[in-house]
Amino acid sequence: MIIPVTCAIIIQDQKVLAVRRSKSMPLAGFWEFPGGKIEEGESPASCIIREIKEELGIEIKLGEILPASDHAYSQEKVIRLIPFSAIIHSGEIKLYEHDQLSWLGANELFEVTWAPADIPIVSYLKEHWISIVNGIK
Ligand SMILES: Nc1nc2c([nH]c(=O)n2[C@@H]2O[C@H](COP(=O)(O)OP(=O)(O)OP(=O)(O)O)[C@@H](O)[C@H]2O)c(=O)[nH]1
Repeated sequence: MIIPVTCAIIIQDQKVLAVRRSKSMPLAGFWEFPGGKIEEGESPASCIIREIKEELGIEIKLGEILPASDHAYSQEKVIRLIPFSAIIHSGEIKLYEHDQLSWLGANELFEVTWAPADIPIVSYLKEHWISIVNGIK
């Protein structure tokens, strides 16, 4: 069974937000885009808005949905990571679950150790950087 997970590529001042998974989370120490599992009956868009509120305490405005990344962490754990571009609509970021954050520019994207499922998304982001970053206002 594939576990659908949404994540937000939050853009501000030509940089994107990466957050590090804390010790209490599986995959501790890996960097990711904030987000989480889609709940039963929830749409991907409602999921990402809810997760960002829970994890970062902010409201976001969604841009486009980007190509999903399927990754098998094990036979039982296969995730489908569905990214949305987004900007901050209101609020100030607080880390309720993660232990570090970093704003990364186009040439800094691979300076952190991404969770394996994120790597195709980060590569896509780098390749389409200008249109994604400027495509959201
Ligand atoms: N949110 C998020 N999860 C990711 C990313 N990359 C990645 O492999 N994952 C994996 O996708 C799963 C999402 O779980 P989560 O722990 O963030 O979601 P959640 O808050 O809904 O989980 P929970 O309520 O079961 O604790 C985890 O196994 C996590 O390691 C990413 O960029 N963002």
